[in-house]
Amino acid sequence: MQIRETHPSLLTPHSSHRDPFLVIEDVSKVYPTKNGSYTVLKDVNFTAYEGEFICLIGHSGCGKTTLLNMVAGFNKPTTGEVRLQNDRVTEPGPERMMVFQNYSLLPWMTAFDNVYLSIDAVHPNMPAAQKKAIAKEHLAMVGLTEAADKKPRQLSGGMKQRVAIARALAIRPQILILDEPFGALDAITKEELQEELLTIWREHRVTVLMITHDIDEALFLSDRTILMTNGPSATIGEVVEIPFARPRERARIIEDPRYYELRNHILDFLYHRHAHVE
Ligand SMILES: Nc1ncnc2c1ncn2[C@@H]1O[C@H](COP(=O)(O)OP(=O)(O)OP(=O)(O)O)[C@@H](O)[C@H]1O
Repeated sequence: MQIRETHPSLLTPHSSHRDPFLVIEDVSKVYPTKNGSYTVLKDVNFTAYEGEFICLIGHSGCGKTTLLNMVAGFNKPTTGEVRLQNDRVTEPGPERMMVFQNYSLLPWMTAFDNVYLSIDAVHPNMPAAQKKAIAKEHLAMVGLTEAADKKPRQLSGGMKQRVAIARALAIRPQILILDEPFGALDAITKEELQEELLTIWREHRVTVLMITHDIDEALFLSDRTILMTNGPSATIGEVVEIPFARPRERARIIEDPRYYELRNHILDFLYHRHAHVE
């Protein structure tokens, strides 16, 4: 990792004493296309530790969603494997929940029912009163108690994304996979949701993998940020450790000189060393 050579002062001690939690090992993904096979990802290796907050940054089309879909189990590696606590991931499962940018709520159901339905799908035999209590608790956690009976079209973008996060967390996943969840939100709502996500992450002790195009978001949220090279045959170019103490305060970390050093380092990676050529 080049950052070790260029920015030794930016590194925090890595938690190598912990057991690997999520392992992405020698993963490649090749899609057949009418012009022959297209290698999206090649030789991707990464280990996440339990409770980490990992962000993933890379140019559009490099394969970030493809990679996280393989962690979620929606897609299979062509070669290599993904393991969660030593179990090979071969299909979607309730221990790995994904939240998308477009919320993907059921439009004819209320916020409450959207959350309830996901709990019901995973725990069909749980008493209804318990499922209702869990749905209520998770809507409250994202500040939506008052909006529980509203349908998605009656909710703002930020509220819809809160429902989607509550729905994913209500089934207590071990990994929360977020595919650019705040990309469509205005700056203020985005900052509010980032703060809420950090609180939830801390309280739930969930491991988070999150795609973002926003360097400041990655610096505020993550323990480590993965920088992807461009496709075809994209891979992990660097893993940058984000050293700011937690709980983080936005105003405080942006005053830290290391913030700009890291920001410039990531900008240089994306726009000079791995600039996107159309
Ligand atoms: N089913 C498929 N068949 C063929 N090519 C595909 C398929 N799915 C994705 N691709 C291609 O794989 C590449 C990576 O797509 P992916 O959506 O993973 O990128 P991304 O980094 O998440 O992009 P963005 O940031 O724009 O969301 C793209 O070139 C895309 O066109």
